[in-house]
Amino acid sequence: MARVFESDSGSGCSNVLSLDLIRESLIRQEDTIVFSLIERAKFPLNSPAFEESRCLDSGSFSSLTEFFVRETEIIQAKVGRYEYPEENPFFLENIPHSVFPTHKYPSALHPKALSVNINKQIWDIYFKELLPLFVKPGDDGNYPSTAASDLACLQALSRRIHYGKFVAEVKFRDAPQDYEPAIRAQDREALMKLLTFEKVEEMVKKRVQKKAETFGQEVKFNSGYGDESKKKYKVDPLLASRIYGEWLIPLTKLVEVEYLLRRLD
Ligand SMILES: C=C(O[C@@H]1C=C(C(=O)O)C=C[C@H]1O)C(=O)O
Repeated sequence: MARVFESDSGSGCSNVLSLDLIRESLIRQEDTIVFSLIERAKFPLNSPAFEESRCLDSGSFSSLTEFFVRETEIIQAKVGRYEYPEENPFFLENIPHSVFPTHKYPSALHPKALSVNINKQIWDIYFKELLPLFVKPGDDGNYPSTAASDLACLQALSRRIHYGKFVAEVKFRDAPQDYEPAIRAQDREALMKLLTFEKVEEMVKKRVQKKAETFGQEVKFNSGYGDESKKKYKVDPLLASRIYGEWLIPLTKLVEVEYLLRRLD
């Protein structure tokens, strides 16, 4: 994923921030999210993978999926994944540092950005509310592949939602005189109003619906073209759009507010 903050070659310490670039990245991330939902929809719910806890060799309890995510995050941390502010781990404890030297970008975010991590909420919403909406019920026993697909979805959703920190930073820098009084008053409602662009949100939802139609259609030769009613989709496009409207956009805005509340600390 291209980085949205370029180092300013003049001073070497400030950053060139642009809402257009950030929105471009969010648009590209829609592709990743829609594809990850389509991939996950190959498998049924397979709830024993994430609901049943088993005792591990270590004596602690974990579901297969939680174990898989924890272990994957550790190896990804060792190659530097969480040195990037757009990546936030699901299991914060015991996250190791990179064992390789990492490229140090000047930080575009306020240091308090590190304390904004809503992955616990994302985890619960994903397994309890979202997953049952877009996968078929049932259990085919293919838990390892299911857990890998769940991780791909969780990471794509988390990245998109925590991008709210960058969105908030650029909005703040564009109009500090508007944001500062609301931040000093710790007024969540006023901040929410300031950062909301309903027209942009409507466009996002429509585009996601179209992407789910395009990426998830059954491709056939010599039939199906021109007859919209016969088209079959791997993930219901209206549902993909609803997932954005009811969960992803509100959670992104929650991250924006949480970040802004700390912006003057
Ligand atoms: C992300 C932004 O902030 C808000 C959240 C949006 C989203 O999550 O897609 C869209 C518009 C804004 O209401 C933005 O302005 O682009």
